[in-house]
Amino acid sequence: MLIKRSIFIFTTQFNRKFPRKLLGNEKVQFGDDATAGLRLLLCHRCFHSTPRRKVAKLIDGKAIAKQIKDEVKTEVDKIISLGQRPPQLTVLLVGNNDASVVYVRNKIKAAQYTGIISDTIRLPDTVKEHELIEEINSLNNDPSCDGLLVQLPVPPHITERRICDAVAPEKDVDGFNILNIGRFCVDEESFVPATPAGIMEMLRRQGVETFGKNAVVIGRSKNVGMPIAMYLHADGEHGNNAGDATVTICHRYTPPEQLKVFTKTADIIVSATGIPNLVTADMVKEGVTIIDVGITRITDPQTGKSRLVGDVDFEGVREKAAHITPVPGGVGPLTVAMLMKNTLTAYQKYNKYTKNT
Ligand SMILES: NC(=O)c1ccc[n+]([C@@H]2O[C@H](COP(=O)([O-])OP(=O)(O)OC[C@H]3O[C@@H](n4cnc5c(N)ncnc54)[C@H](O)[C@@H]3O)[C@@H](O)[C@H]2O)c1
Ligand SMILES: Nc1nc(=O)c2c([nH]1)NC[C@@H]1CN(c3ccc(C(=O)N[C@@H](CCC(=O)O)C(=O)O)cc3)CN21
Ligand SMILES: [Mg+2]
Repeated sequence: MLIKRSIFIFTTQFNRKFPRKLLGNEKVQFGDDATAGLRLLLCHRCFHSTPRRKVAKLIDGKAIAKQIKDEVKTEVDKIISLGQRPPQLTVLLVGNNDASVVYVRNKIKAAQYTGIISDTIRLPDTVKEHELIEEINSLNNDPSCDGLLVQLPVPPHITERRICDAVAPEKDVDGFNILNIGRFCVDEESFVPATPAGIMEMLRRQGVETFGKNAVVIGRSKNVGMPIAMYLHADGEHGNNAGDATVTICHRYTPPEQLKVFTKTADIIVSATGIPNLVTADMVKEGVTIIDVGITRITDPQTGKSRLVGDVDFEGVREKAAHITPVPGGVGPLTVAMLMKNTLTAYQKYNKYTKNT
């Protein structure tokens, strides 16, 4: 008790001495990383006790996603109680890609939960590009549709960029239209893609500081890696909740030994490659935060059953990490929740026909 109390008094004074900005914009408390060295020193030098082995705190993506969906639901309930029509999300699904069918089902379930009306339009994978664009145009002109997305990937005979750009920017809840991408890149108000938005929300709600930290993003795809890196490094003073981190982007041509040099110095690692076991314990430092975006379906060599894995050797890395996201149940649910939030925003900002029709 006495020992605990003296450490408490010591760290309280330490906290007062170092204000927010100096310590990377975070409130330092006993138990935080900024005092970890100090604690170790105190433990070893004064009391000869062994520090407990650390196991990462799991970031519960499902629980955080539920909080966000509950917030959206509260807003939708208000809209309905005012006698106005609820927001509507329309999903265009081309073909029968197994993963896409699962992801779209998750989006429909989330819409139902929040009170958002969802409409899924399925088209055969033989659909011509111009036919798909005609369908998009008709939904662009449909006042009952607030949010519109085309589930990716589309079949190879269809050009993804032309499809994303056909969606009206004010209905583009994926943030994949080139106008929204451009606006996002220059810190203007825009729809932000749901996966990076979900990751930022996750870090914020978990209390993981990004300000002034080293972040490594593995993967540079335009829909995932790039917007995550954009969000993490951008200036938070520009009103978009950006991260103010120092960001390194690694990709398939980053030599493995070089990748390790970068990940070793990272406070936050976001991996979005779809390569199982790309990130292993020897590549990370103690206290790192790991956001595993990757989703790969594998056959478990032990059980022979099919299951989902991320990019990270979860069991190995969790011993060193401060925070880690599981797969499934990590970034995926956040992506779905942020899509609901974007749909509500589309309705609130652009819907001109609030009365039931
Ligand atoms: N949880 C979610 O919400 C969510 C959302 C989107 C994508 N995903 C998953 O994230 C992963 C990435 O998706 P994507 O669309 O960006 O895929 P992609 O195939 O377009 O991109 C993969 C990226 O990984 C990089 N890469 C490949 N091998 C590498 C290596 N050895 N070292 C470093 N980088 C390497 C490539 O350069 C590329 O930029 C997939 O598993 C996908 O299923 C999850
Ligand atoms: N137009 C479009 N927008 C997107 O955001 C999008 C696509 N297309 N295509 C695929 C990727 C991958 N996305 C997602 C969306 C949801 C989950 C998801 O719900 N994951 C759950 C369960 C996964 C499962 O059971 O298979 C998870 O817990 O990770 C994953 C990836 C969203 N992405
Ligand atoms: Mg996940």
